Amino acid sequence: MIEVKGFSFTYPTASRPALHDIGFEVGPHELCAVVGGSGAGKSTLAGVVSGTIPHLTGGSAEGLVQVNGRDLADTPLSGLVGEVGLVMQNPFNQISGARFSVREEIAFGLENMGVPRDEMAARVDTVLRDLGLTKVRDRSPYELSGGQQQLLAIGSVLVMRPAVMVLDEPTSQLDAAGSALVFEALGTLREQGVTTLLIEHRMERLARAADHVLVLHGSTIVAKGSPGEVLADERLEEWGVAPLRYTVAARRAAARGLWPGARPLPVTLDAAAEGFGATVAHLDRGDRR
Ligand SMILES: Nc1ncnc2c1ncn2[C@@H]1O[C@H](COP(=O)(O)OP(=O)(O)OP(=O)(O)O)[C@@H](O)[C@H]1O
Repeated sequence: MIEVKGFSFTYPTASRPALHDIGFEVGPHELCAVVGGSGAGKSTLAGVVSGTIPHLTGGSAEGLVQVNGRDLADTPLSGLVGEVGLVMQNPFNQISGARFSVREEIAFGLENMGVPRDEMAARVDTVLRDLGLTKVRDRSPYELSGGQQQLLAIGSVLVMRPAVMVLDEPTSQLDAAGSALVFEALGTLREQGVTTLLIEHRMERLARAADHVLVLHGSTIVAKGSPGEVLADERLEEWGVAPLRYTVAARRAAARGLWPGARPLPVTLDAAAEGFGATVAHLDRGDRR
C-alpha cells in the first residue's frame, strides 16, 4: 500500500518545488501509472516513494509518504529493503556485474541478507519461473536481450518480496518485444498482490494495464482516475502528454457526429473498434430506412 498526503519536496539547490501538495493512494493488487511531460516531477515521485528522496538527495520535504503503513520520513533506507523495490530505465546499469549467471544475479540480494541456501534456491526458482527466465537461468546476464535484462532487474528486486514496486520508465530502452515482456511481468506482480507505481510513456500499453493513472504537470497532480477517464481528457495535451490515436480519431469523428453520443471516447483499440462499429451499424440502419 502506498499513501501520499499533502506532500511537497524541493531539491537543495532549487528555488521551486519539484513536487507540490500531492496526494494519492495505491492498494495491493493495483497498478498506478504516472504520466506527464518532461520535468513534471515523475522521477522525483519515483524517488520519493522508493525512499531515495530525500534520504540520499537532501532537500526539504513536508507532508506524508507511507509505504505499508511505515512513514518514510522516519525510516532509514536500510529499513526499506524488502518493503519497496525500485527498477530504473536502463537494465544494463542494474546488473551487479559481480555474478556469472542469471540465477546467481537474482540470488545476489538474498545472499547479502543472509537468507538460508534452501530458501534462497526456492525463491530464485519461483522468480525465474514467474518471469519466464528459467530457460536462460545459466546464461550470463550480458548475453540476454534488453527485455530479458529488464526482467532480470525486476526479478532481482522481486526476489526480495517487496510489497511495493516502483518502476521508472522500465521500457524506455526496449523495443516492442522487450516492452511486451515487461508488461507481462507487471501483470504477474499484480496477481501476486504487489502494489505497483509505474512511470511510463507507452500509453497504449498502460491504458490496458493500469488500474489508475495520475497526471503530473507543473509539479502537481492535475488528474487522477481510471485510464478511460484520465487519458481521454481533452486537456491531456496541455499537460504535456500526447493523447492516444484512438481517442484523437474518435474525437474527430465526434466533431462530425460520427461517434455514438453517450459513449466515452476510447483509450484502447477494442473500445475504438466497438465505438466505430456502433456508428457503422447506426448508419447502415439509416440507409435501410
Ligand atoms: N537533483 C536535482 N536538483 C535540482 N533540481 C532537480 C534535480 N532533479 C530534478 N530536478 C528538477 O525537478 C523537476 C522535476 O524533475 P523530474 O526529473 O522529477 O521530472 P520528470 O517528470 O521525471 O522529467 P523527465 O520526463 O524529463 O525525466 C525539474 O524541474 C527538474 O529540473
